[in-house]
Amino acid sequence: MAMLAKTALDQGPPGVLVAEEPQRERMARRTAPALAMEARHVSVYYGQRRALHDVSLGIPSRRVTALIGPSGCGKTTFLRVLNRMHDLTASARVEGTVLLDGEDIYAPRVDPIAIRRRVGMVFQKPVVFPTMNIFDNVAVGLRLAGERRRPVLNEAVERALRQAALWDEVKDRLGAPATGLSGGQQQRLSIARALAVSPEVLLMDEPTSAIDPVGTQRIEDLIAELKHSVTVVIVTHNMQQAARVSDYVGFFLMGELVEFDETERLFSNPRDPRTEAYITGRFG
Ligand SMILES: Nc1ncnc2c1ncn2[C@@H]1O[C@H](COP(=O)(O)OP(=O)(O)OP(=O)(O)O)[C@@H](O)[C@H]1O
Repeated sequence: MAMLAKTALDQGPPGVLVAEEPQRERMARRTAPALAMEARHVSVYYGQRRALHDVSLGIPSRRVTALIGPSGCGKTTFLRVLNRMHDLTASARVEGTVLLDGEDIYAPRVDPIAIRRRVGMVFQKPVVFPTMNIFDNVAVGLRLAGERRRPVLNEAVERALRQAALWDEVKDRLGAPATGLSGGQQQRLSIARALAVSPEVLLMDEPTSAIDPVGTQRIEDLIAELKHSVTVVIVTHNMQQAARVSDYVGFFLMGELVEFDETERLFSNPRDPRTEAYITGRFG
């Protein structure tokens, strides 16, 4: 029976000769997700100081990738590489290649604003425009992109609020000031704003660090839902959170990517002794 099963697997798809390829590798190739983004030999300098050293990392599509590591190790610096946010910091310089769906986002003539629409970002603290109501807070990115048609805006705002698990709480008060929302709701509003422009990738920089435990739980649940439609990269200080929400984890230390693996494997069987020391709480 075992022989039969093995033979059937070794046959592969009809007409394709795969006999020499070891089964384990073939299975791995079959299940490996496509990459939404890929960083190749990325370094970042602030002035003369190198904050990120030669990082190469693939971001699997429609999965959650968590970036962990002690304070100052370069997690946020790496995240900001992925949507050209460093362009806005005069002292910052990025070296290396970053591919989004196979295209180099740092190539000449690429518009960084268009990249930030495709690779959205949510920050540690909720971003709420105090003079705008809830609807306008979500629609602002679409309007900046030139969208004026009311039915299109209505549809996009509702979809984004539903995706951000906020619709039921705000659908009857879309015209009310967004400042009346709780901190957790404001963060989900910030997520809705990022989602309204239909990004391919959503970057989240410690999105729950300013939110209470109930709000944190809702955002973690929402991340689990989001990965069906968008690739998520989350920076977190909290290893339990990384273990709960992510499919893949990258461990950074002193500006280097020490290890990247499936979450379960990295936490249960880290390959690098520095990863093991960190996840067992020996430093950081
Ligand atoms: N705008 C900046 N100008 C100069 N140095 C910076 C700047 N931003 C970050 N750095 C430095 O780069 C290094 C990496 O910082 P980064 O914020 O990426 O780390 P982090 O892992 O996200 O830390 P934390 O968990 O504390 O947010 C640190 O030494 C930090 O001081």
